[in-house]
Amino acid sequence: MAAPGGAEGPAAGPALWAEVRALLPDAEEGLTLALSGEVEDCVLPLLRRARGLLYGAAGRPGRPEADAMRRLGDVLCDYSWEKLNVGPWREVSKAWRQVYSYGCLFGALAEVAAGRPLASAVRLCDMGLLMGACVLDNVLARLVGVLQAHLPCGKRRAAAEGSAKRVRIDPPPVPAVQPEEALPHLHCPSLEHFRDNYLIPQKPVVLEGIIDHWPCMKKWSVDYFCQVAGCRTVPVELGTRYTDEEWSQKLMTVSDFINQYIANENSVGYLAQHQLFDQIPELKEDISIPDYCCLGEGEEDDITINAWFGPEGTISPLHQDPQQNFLAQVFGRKYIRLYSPEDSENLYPHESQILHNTSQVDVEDPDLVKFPNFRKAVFQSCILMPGQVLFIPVKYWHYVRSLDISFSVSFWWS
Ligand SMILES: O=C(O)CCC(=O)C(=O)O
Ligand SMILES: [Fe+2]
Repeated sequence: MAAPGGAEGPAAGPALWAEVRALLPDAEEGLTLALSGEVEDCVLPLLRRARGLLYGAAGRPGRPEADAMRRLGDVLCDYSWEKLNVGPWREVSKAWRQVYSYGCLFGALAEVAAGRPLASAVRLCDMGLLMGACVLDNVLARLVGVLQAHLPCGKRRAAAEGSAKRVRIDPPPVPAVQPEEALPHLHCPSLEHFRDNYLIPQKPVVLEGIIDHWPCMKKWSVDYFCQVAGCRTVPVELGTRYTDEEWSQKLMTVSDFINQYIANENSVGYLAQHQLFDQIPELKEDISIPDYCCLGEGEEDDITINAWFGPEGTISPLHQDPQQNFLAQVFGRKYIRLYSPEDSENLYPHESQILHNTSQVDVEDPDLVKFPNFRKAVFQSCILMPGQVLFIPVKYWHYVRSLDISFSVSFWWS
């Protein structure tokens, strides 16, 4: 075990335990263990036993109680993990995801109560936030917020700058955008102008001047993410594109991701399509929902905000999404190509159900023998620069390749 204040972060003192304890109901009955649906009968007694250990001891569970609570947390996590991994994700019941969250919660509380280094409690909270469902008024987000304040996340980047030479093959050159294919650019259009000329006719456009005031434009950098989120666990896509055979996903901390894939460019890792702002609400204060989203019929709460953070050379293959999108570029540049949904038949969508929104064509190096009609497809393109926001209408096909270390934020809205 690392010494207090060591690389793993300090162990909990009484002050931290008091802060953590204040996040929970005063009395045992207040921690209701409510679930949104049915689960197997054996689960509730396990939840109650863990809760009993938490509240049984006066003030703070001692080592034996904490160890027993940790074991129960593990059992709850392992048991619900099985349920989370059977069948498609959308069919996983919320109640089982809540059980998983409770398992993570009891595990994390046990780690803190036992005075162990905080990195493991932070990881458990993140696992619950990523895979579980909300319990006790989002207690995991509140708990991780408290823990993080006590854990020096800001491990700077490892000595990547001085390390061995990168063995990266030269990236393809920055594509030239021909005038006839260039997307229109607009500076701060009025809501009416945007609605009448772009939203209603479903035409893509690059908007400028609408995010210059977002705090992220000045604040965010690779080092900043290391500092504010270095110890947080996030999902990372490995491999150039999700259609490749060897593509996979992995959970890792932000600082490991930065050290392995941003600072050291041997292989491509992409923190892609992740709702990072729900996981780390502090970052949400640095962005805002574009005003134009009020032109949609949906509620603001239903807007999905995703982070896309990666090195140069990440590729999102040509695909379409079921909502309107504002793709905002915070740092780095991205080469983007758009094809209208009317061109779908020339784009050869995959036949499988799961990939039917993705084209089989590698748009920058198409196999025209296999996909002859791709030649007929007309595209528009841009190099999206920091501070620019691309409006991608619903179902509009888009292909995205990063030209630098890049951070984008997408808003999917209706
Ligand atoms: O930036 C990327 O790599 C892809 C973005 C995207 O596909 C989206 O925002 O829907
Ligand atoms: Fe997309």
